[in-house]
Amino acid sequence: MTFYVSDVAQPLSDARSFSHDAICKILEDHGGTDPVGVDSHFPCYEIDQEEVDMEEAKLIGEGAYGEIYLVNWRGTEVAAKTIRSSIASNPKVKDSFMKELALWQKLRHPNIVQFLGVVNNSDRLIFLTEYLRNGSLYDILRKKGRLDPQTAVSYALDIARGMNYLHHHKPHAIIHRDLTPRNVLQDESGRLKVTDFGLSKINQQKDLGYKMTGRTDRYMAPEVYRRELYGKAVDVFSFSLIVFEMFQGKPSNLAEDAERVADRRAYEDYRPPLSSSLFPESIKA
Ligand SMILES: Nc1ncnc2c1ncn2[C@@H]1O[C@H](COP(=O)(O)OP(=O)(O)OP(=O)(O)O)[C@@H](O)[C@H]1O
Repeated sequence: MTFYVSDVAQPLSDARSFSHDAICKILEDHGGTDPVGVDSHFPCYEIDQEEVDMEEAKLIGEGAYGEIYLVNWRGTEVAAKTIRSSIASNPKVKDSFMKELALWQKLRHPNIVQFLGVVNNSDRLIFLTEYLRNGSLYDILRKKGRLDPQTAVSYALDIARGMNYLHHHKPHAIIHRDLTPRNVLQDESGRLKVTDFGLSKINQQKDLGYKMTGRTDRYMAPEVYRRELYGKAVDVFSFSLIVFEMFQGKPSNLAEDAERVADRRAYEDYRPPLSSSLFPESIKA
């Protein structure tokens, strides 16, 4: 049987990204290689800071990692994501971020937010992605509440196509791990696109000195919450909760603290009830 480097490479790439130095050493001693790391320390799409006028930037959102601005780049409106200096100043964390961005820059799919490049020589860590004018699915659901079944199914298919592309990535599947309505954005034509995959992994790093906001817990798969080994199924879990929310109009157990909900799902096998009046049988299945 022939083994390609890519077949054995992921353990070392993963160990490096989680800063498990002792495990890295064992894998290196046994011939492990890290193609994810080798070519990904320096994303090739570097954008000169002169090309992006951050003084003129308009704040459009704030996430766990930093602020998001609308900026003009080469005559085009794009989103500039800034990473808090408390996060970016940690060399290990910055390295992990750059690796995730290097992976993102290779992806091209109609349902994946297009990465454009990293702004170089900036005193802050800033990267550009396409700008999606209609905001996030979170905003849409807050504004509209329950969606009609046709729209919900069409949105679900958009998300599923984007996720399917990530899960079929070669040589290794890309697991989002943090799929939530806030990480699904809508373009002007109404198409949904998935964003920010892989970045959530960074918050698992030790010595990070940074705590993720609890709001992602509401969509978190039990095995992620329990900090166990996980696979593509964790994204399917989050996806199904998003579909639930599109039919129901709001997340399950909204009144309950997100961490408590995740805890009950992880340790009491709790799942949201699917009322027959809202959920067609095919969607329930
Ligand atoms: N490419 C983009 N185009 C348009 N708006 C965006 C874009 N990226 C982010 N936003 C807006 O900024 C908000 C915050 O984005 P960001 O991805 O940083 O954080 P989040 O997903 O809300 O939270 P977290 O970082 O915890 O996952 C989004 O909810 C969205 O409204």
